[in-house]
Amino acid sequence: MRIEVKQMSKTYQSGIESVNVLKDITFTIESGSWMTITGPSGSGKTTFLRCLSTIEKADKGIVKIGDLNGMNATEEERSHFRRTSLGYIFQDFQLFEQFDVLTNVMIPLLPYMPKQEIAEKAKQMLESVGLLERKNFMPNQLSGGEKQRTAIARALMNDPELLLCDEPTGNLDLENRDKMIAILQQINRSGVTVVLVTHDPELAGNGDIHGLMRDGELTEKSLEVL
Ligand SMILES: Nc1ncnc2c1ncn2[C@@H]1O[C@H](COP(=O)(O)OP(=O)(O)OP(=O)(O)O)[C@@H](O)[C@H]1O
Repeated sequence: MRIEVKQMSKTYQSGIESVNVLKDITFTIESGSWMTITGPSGSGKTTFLRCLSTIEKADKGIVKIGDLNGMNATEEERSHFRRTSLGYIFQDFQLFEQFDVLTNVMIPLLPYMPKQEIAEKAKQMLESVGLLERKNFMPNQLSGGEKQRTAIARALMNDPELLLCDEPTGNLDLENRDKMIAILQQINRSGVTVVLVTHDPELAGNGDIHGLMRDGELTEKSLEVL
């Protein structure tokens, strides 16, 4: 899925104060490529991902995500895009503590497909991230790396064309981080466009394009300066 962003800006209103979080961002991410974004805390990285996800809407600019016009699309079109084409791995996993691993992975598709079919697919996804044997565990019985892999399995349930990842290796030990990187590389090789935000220097070395977010401005940088 190709992404084209031109002069994208976003301002949050907080009481009487307005914060210009994204400033005139212009970027193209070709279909099947991988963009890694680094930058200081609070610089706007998560907000950028949220705008690409269509969860959030930019105030100004052109935002094309595949065939979707992110600025003009209706809420129905945006939610259809999220359901059919988008995988999003959140910074804090966002697992449902009251449900086991298998159910957590099944949740996004539950309203749309027969339950048995979803369960089969969820098991395949768990197998692909090496977690099938944990399918009946509750989230509080999982390690950080296992929670994160559950979140990946869930994000892949709808065979997304675009995968957005917010700090996917945050708080992982080296072994789990390497597993995570290998899984993301495999997903990207299968043709999925990846946009990833990270503070992890090892992970930041991956990708075709490297963006640096500073104070709401996104610029491309070469790997040598990483
Ligand atoms: N809903 C909101 N209302 C007001 N301000 C917000 C909102 N969401 C984010 N911000 C502000 O926007 C700025 C950018 O936040 P964002 O989460 O995009 O940064 P980030 O680069 O992802 O940071 P981190 O690396 O710490 O996750 C911050 O100053 C934050 O306080």
